[in-house]
Formats: sequence, C-alpha cells, structure tokens
Amino acid sequence: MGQTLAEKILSHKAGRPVGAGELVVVEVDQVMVVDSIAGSFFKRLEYLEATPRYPERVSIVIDHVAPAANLEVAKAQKEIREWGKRHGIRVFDVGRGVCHQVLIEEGLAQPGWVVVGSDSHSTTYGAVGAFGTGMGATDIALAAASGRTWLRVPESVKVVFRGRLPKGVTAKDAALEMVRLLTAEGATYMAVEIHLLDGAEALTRGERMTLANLTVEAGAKAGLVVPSGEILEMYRVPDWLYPDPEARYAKEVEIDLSALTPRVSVPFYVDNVHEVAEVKGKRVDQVFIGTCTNGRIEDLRAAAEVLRGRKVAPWVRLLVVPASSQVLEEAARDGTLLTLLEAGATIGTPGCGPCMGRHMGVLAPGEVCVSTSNRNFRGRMGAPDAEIYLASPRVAAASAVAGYLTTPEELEEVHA
Ligand SMILES: CC(C)[C@H](C(=O)O)[C@@H](O)C(=O)O
Ligand code: SF4
Repeated sequence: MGQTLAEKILSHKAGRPVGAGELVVVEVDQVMVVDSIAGSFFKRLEYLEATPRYPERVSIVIDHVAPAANLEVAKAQKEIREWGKRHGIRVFDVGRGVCHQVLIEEGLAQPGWVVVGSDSHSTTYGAVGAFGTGMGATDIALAAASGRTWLRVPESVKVVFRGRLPKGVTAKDAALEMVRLLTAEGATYMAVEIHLLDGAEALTRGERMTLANLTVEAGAKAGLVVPSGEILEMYRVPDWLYPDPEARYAKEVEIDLSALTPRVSVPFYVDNVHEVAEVKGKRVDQVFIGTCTNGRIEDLRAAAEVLRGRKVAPWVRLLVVPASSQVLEEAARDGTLLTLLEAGATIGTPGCGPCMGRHMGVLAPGEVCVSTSNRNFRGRMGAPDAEIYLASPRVAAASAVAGYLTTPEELEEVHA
C-alpha cells in the first residue's frame, strides 16, 4: 500500500510499516525546548528523577523574551544556563535567534528526522523534510528522558502548489492562501504534505519554512514539504523520502501560484484571509518585520527593496527583528541594514521580538499592527482590541511607508 511522507518517516523510525491511525513509539532525533517552557520542562524531569538520555539530542533556545525583560525572566534564564552546563545541554543564548531558524541553521533538523519541540511552530522543520511537531512540557520531558516519543500516525492532507509566483507575490501569500483554503481546523492532527510542482520546486529553503510554519495554523501535527530544488543540494535526502503516487490522503487542495495576489490575514483569525486590495487604506500604527515565519535574510532584503530611498510614515513605528544572529550579520554585510535604518526602522535583538506581546513592541488599546508573523489572535501582541494584520515583508514595508495597509505596487501609484 502506498504511504504518505509522514507514514514513511514514522515507519522508518518504528522499524516496521505503519499507517495512519496506528500508535507508534519512535526514536527522536532532536528535542527542542524554548525559554518560556524550560522551567516546566526541568520540573517534569525532576519529577521523573530523570536527565536527558542523549544530551547531544537536546537544544534549549532563549528566544521568546530575550534579552530578559524583567527580574522573573532573568532568573529563569539564569536557571537555563546553569541547568544546561550541569547536564551538558546545548543552550542557544540571547541574540542567537528564534528557535526554529536556529535549529535549521545549525543542521539540527535533517530530512527524515523526527524533531519534537516545545513550540507549536515546530512544524517548520518540515521545510527540509523532517517530521517536526510541537508538544507540551510533559511530552517533551519524556522525549528527552527516554530518547523516544509516542505518536498516533497522522492522516495527511495533500497541498499542491503549482507554477511560479508572479513578481511581488511571495511564499507568505501562498501560505496564507493555504490556511484560508484548509481553514483553521481543517488539518487538525493531520500532516500537511506539500508538493511543489511545475516551477514551484524553485522555492528556497526559507520560503519552504514559511509554508511549513503556517501549516500549524490549520491545526496540522506536521507540515512536510516534499524535498526538491535546493533542498536536494543542501541535504542528504534518504532515497525512501519521496512521494508515493499510491499514497492516500484525507483531502487534496491545489493552489496555482501564478494566479496568486498579495494576501493579508485580518483579525482575529489566521484563516480570515483576504486580498490586500480589500482592506487597503486601514491606518497603521506599528509594522513588525521578523519571526520564524518571515525574519530571514530574504525577507529583510524584500523589505529593504521597498524601503530604499523612502521614509516610514511619521506616525508609524517600524520594528525589524532578524530571525537569527546569522541573518543580522548578513544584513549588516550586504547593506540591507543601512537601507532599513535610513528608512526609519529600528532593529531588535534576534529572537521572537514582539510576536507574542511579551516585550519589544506591545500594542496599546486600539492600535493596528501589520506583522509578518503567523498569529493575529485577540490580545496576541498586547491590548485585546489591538488589531494584527498578517502579511508578507513587502506588504509590511509598503504599509510602513504609506502609514496604511497597501502593497508596494499601489504605493508606487500614489507617489507617481
Ligand atoms: C511560547 C510558545 C510555547 C508559543 C508556541 O507554542 O507557539 C509561541 O512560540 C507562540 O508562537 O505562540
Ligand atoms: S517568532 Fe513568534 S511564532 Fe515563532 S516561535 Fe517565536 S513567538 Fe512563536
């Protein structure tokens, strides 16, 4: 019988063929813990009277509130450092970047691996063909202690992206369109298996990360992009990790990239996706470019391209938070950073930044933010009535200049 990519990976790990619905216990290749969950993770291990079975397979990332915003966080981060030293566990400290970006950069997610993270966007590892999934502190502690985890093999949804993106349309627009079509619960506990065909294979690793990242906003257990294009050059992809024409899917969705237009997700639900044209003109107070969804060098470059020679509207705060130290370094080296600064951007420490409203750009009541992140839930970035519009870095940059929601193309019209 044909197998989906999720079934293939979990079969390989289980050492026997398994299908959707079966329970399996599998070896875990990497356990990722974020700062905000680390305290609970330590407590669970203590309760189990256990320590990580394979220390080299565990990583802790200090990214969500970094640098520490208050005394409580500072103490928690101190504990992370000390605990890491005591147990020989890798700790990526303040400034290294957002967990998912860091793990990919460090090669700690590989095609065919199982990676479990204490963070819902662990689906991002699917960009390189890893089965990445988010779990709570208890499951994460058990995975670290035993080196294994149990899973119900998920059913899969097949999402086919065809063709090439038109100029000015990005992987973020494609990802938002995918969530709109699947809906917020449409892929609950399923693997979203993404096929890139007829030119879409050209999508970069970063663009694939954007797609895999957003699958969890449709409820996905994992988001697996079929390895192709540059992934085949960058990684050793196991020969069994290819799509199977006989595989069975719970449903199939097709998206023609060549017909796509810029998209925006309107508060307060990620699947409330519209064309930018429909909400154009909405006045904006803050623009945030960054996160595990869109804080990579290509995202900063795309924003810089729009911002070059222009100034941010006087009433707008433009916050740029590179997804990692590597991204920041590259942006400094190639001039992107200067372009952003000249336009009026302020740059934050690589990490999550204001994405979840803990620090570095909390929204006041009634404020409106255009963000390149992945969640626009009520209260996510601060005040319950503050509004978050999710968009691509290009649309975010154009909106910062205009002071209202718009695309770079429409902005040109205004300035012409
Ligand atoms: C803090 C963390 C557990 C949380 C998540 O699981 O996703 C955060 O990263 C988020 O994006 O809301
Ligand atoms: S950048 Fe945002 S979505 Fe990504 S891990 Fe951090 S808080 Fe979560």
